[in-house]
Amino acid sequence: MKIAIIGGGNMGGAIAKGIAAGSLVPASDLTVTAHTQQTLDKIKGYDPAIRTTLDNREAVQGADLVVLAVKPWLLEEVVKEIRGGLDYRKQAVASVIGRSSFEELGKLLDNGSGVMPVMYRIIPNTAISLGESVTFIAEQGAPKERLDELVSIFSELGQTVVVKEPMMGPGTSLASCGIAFALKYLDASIQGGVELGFAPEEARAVVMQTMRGALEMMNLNGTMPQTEIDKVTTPGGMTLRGLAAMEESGFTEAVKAGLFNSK
Ligand SMILES: NC(=O)C1=CN([C@@H]2O[C@H](COP(=O)(O)OP(=O)(O)OC[C@H]3O[C@@H](n4cnc5c(N)ncnc54)[C@H](OP(=O)(O)O)[C@@H]3O)[C@@H](O)[C@H]2O)C=CC1
Ligand SMILES: O=C(O)[C@@H]1CCC=N1
Repeated sequence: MKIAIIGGGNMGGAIAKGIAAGSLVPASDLTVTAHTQQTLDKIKGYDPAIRTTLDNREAVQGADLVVLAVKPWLLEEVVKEIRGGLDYRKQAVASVIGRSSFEELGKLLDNGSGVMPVMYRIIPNTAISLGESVTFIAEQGAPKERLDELVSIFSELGQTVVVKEPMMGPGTSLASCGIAFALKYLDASIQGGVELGFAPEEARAVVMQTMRGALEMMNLNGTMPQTEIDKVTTPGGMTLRGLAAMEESGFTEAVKAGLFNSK
C-alpha cells in the first residue's frame, strides 16, 4: 500500500517512523509532506528511503491512502489543495485529526461528482513511533479486505481497536490524550520525589521503574489496579495515608475530569 502523509509533525512523523520500521509497507512507499524543509529533513533521519516533498499535490499522486495529519485549522486548506488531484475510486482518505468527523471530512472532500472516497479516521498516540501505540480506527465505505489491510499495518505498531465513529472521541481521550495524562502523573511524582530530597534524575529513574513494575504486575497477573493496590496497602500504614491524601485532593475525580473534558 502506498501511503502519503500530509503533515509530518508530531503525529504524522511518528506514524511515518513507525510504519517505516514495520514490515508491511516499505519506507520507499511512504511519502511525507510538511510546511518546512527542516521537518522533512527530520523525517529523512528516520529512514532515508521515505520520500519527502513540500508539494502536497505531488505527494498524493499514486497514493492508495492519503493520511491528513495537519493541525485542525489547516484541514480545509489542505483538502482544497489536494482534492482536484485525487481519484476517489482508487484512493482512500484518512484523517488523524483529533476532533473531526466523517460528515465534516465528507463535506470538504465532496467535489460534486457524486463519487466519494473510502474514508477512515485513524487516531494513534505518539508511542506509535516505537511500536507501542493504541490506535483507534473507524471506517466509512471501506471493503473488509481494505480495512483488514490497514488494521494489519497499524497492528504492527501497537494495539489497534476498530470502532464505530461515536467511540473515536472517547478513544482519543483515553489513549491519545491519555499519553499526556499518564505522563502528567509521572511528572507530579518526579516533582514530589525532588521535594522529598531526590535529585531530579534519581527521581525520574525511580518513578519510571516503579511505573514499569506496576504495569508489569497488572500485565502478568491479569489484574485490575485495585488488586495490586490492596497488596501494597498495610492497614493503618503509609500507603493508606498517602492514598487518602490523594483522594482528599480529588485525584480520581481530577483524572476523570481530564478524560471527560478532552473529548
Ligand atoms: N500529537 C498527538 O499526540 C496527536 C495528534 N493528533 C492530530 O494530529 C494532527 C497534527 O497534530 P501534531 O502532529 O501534534 O501537530 P504538528 O504541528 O506537530 O504537525 C503538523 C504538521 O503539519 C505540517 N504542515 C503545516 N502546514 C502544512 C501544509 N500546508 N501542508 C502540509 N503540511 C503542513 C507542519 O509542518 P512543519 O513542521 O514544517 O511546520 C507539521 O509538521 C492534529 O490535527 C491532531 O488533532 C491526533 C492524535 C494524537
Ligand atoms: O490535543 C489534541 O487535540 C490532539 C488529539 C489527541 C492528542 N492530541
